[in-house]
Amino acid sequence: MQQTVDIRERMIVALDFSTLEEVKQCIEPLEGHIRYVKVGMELAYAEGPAIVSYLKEKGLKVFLDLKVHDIPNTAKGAMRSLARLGADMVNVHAAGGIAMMAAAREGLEQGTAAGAARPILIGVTMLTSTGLSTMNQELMIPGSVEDVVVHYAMLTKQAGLDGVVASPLEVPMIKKAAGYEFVTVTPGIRPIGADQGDQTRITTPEEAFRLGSDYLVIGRAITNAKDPVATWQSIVQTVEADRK
Ligand SMILES: O=C(O)c1cc(=O)[nH]c(=O)n1[C@@H]1O[C@H](COP(=O)(O)O)[C@@H](O)[C@H]1O
Repeated sequence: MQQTVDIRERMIVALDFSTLEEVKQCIEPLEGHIRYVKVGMELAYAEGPAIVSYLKEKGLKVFLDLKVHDIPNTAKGAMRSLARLGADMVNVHAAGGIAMMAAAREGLEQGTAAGAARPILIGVTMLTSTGLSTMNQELMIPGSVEDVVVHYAMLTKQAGLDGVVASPLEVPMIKKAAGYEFVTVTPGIRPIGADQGDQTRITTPEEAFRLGSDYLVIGRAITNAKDPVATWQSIVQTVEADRK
């Protein structure tokens, strides 16, 4: 990431809530601080597409995280519909393969209104909650997590997508293989002392930027904090101090 970029533009707050009321309670104190939010399945399924317009009207950028994963024709149609909602970033599962991802990109392009910017399209590699033994034994995918993530990143690039979701720990290898411009969006962010919860491949916000992540996705560390504004400010200050 370029040193000149405002890191607040690169820190996406995951709004994992199920009602508009909870979203309002969370973002109102954070207004003027946060710039980018993520709407995942919990919120999108509960509140529908209107939630995207609501957040856009607040001046926030929106990552609509619906992790599309289906046959190519269905993924294409899903993306054509999603393109009309006004999100800035959308995603698919890279495990759907090159044909599915290429079809998703085509659908997204078809659905984007003339003159409007196409949302950034990224592929989820290996979920950050997945550890080595789950990947090797349950999913029966051999090899190291790093090698599988880089392989999925290369499939994603081949399909013409803009980048991937991965853990920050894999970013240096992804950038080396797929190029510096290939976008990396990284959940699995835990400030020192934060509860790890269900995440496996984690690191701190400052380390994630140091490793070259373009965007950090941070959910519960902020949204479950006693004082989300103070937590946000502390993360920003820690990252800025680390980058000097
Ligand atoms: O696509 C995602 O955003 C995603 C991919 C992944 O591999 N891991 C992952 O945690 N996420 C999302 O990132 C957010 C992380 O939330 P916290 O663990 O609360 O910070 C959640 O909303 C997840 O749905």
